[in-house]
Amino acid sequence: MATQRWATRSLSLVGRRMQSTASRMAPGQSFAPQAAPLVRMRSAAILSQTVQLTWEDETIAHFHHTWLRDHCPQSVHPVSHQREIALSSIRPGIVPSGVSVDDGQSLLVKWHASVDPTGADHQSVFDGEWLRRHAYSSEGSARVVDEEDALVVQWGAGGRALPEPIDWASLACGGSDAESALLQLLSSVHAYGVGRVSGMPLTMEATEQLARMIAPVHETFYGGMWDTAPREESQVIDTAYTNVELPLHTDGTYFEQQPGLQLFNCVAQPPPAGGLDGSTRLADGFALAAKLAAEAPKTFEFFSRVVLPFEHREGAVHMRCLGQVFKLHPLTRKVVEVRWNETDRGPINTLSFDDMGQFYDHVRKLQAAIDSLELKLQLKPGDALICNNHRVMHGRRGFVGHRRLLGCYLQADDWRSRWRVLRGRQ
Ligand SMILES: C[N+](C)(C)CCCC[C@H](N)C(=O)O
Ligand SMILES: O=C(O)CCC(=O)C(=O)O
Repeated sequence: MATQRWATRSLSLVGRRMQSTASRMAPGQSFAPQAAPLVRMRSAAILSQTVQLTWEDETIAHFHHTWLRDHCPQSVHPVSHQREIALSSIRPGIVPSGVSVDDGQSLLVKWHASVDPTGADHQSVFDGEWLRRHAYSSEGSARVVDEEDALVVQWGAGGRALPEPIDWASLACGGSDAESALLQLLSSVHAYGVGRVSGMPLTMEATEQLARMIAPVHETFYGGMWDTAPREESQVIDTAYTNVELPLHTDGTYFEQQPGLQLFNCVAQPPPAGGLDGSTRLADGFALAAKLAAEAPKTFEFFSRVVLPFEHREGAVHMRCLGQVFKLHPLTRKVVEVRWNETDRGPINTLSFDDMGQFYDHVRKLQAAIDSLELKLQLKPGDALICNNHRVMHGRRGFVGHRRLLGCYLQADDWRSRWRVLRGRQ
């Protein structure tokens, strides 16, 4: 089916771009936004349906008249930036009464009182760089190339190492230096899906302090801040609270919104015993999707299409969510989220008979690909690990003895907002 080929093709395209990005980004390399050189506007002309804009590098873009009035920077609330003009008040076929380029950097668009929704003469003033970033009429428009995605770097077992840890002292010192350190940490989480902190105090207070530097703690039925130390059998609401091996998974597959970030601060790690070292297992879900799209496209398409049930049911809690393993962006068809936990998969009654007949073969291919990408990380007390739970699967090897990770969940929207605001201040 066209959709399937499109999904596969777009991902392999994305995969290639990510690979090319990977070759450019070295671990720890600054992710601060590189200000692109200013390209000045040369001219603007009113055409029948659009305003044609030309920049000095010969780039040409067309913006529909209604788009321009709808996106007028002067028609939003000065603080909340919310639109103050209802789309329904912009008459169909509205045409500007004049356009001009001011000093190569601003586009001035005039609207006559007889057509403007305000009933008065109105002037929209657009920044040329903003228009260039939001141009939608050219092949390289923002619709296809998302600047944040271009910073994403895939990794795998044999591939590049994970980013270097950032020292706790540089985060806890406060001021602009701490903000720069936090930006580097969150930029690493954005690029790799993983951020690391070294020299962490072995306390819940410091763990919570680190979390709250990023975002509010996300409360679930596990509580807010939590401790993975093994519990009495009767209190094991999840096998994370035991010493058994945990397969690579994302947390909260049974929530509509999987937790955005998972923060682990290692405060105790026993020595290896009997071949069990309690090491942390990691795998990049984006690399997994790219690998399957390239090597087992039918399996990739299957797990991008079929909807699986995930469930957590114990005591006074019954969570259930239906979802694909690979959630694709509705427009770009890029993988935006991975949802997989073998141990929390519910009884499958959501597949057609034919799909069910294929499921176990595809699962074996999925698991083999996950295993091939697994990276091992031995946390020691004072090491904190932050995982993008929408992308990176985590797990652990079994252990013997006293092992404790303190941590919490943070919401995806919250940490990404914090990262964008810190980037914007650079
Ligand atoms: C709260 N704490 C992180 C310690 C345990 C949570 C367990 C989450 C469960 N394994 C899942 O995959 O949803
Ligand atoms: O104990 C660990 O290293 C990880 C536990 C885990 O996977 C979880 O809490 O979701």
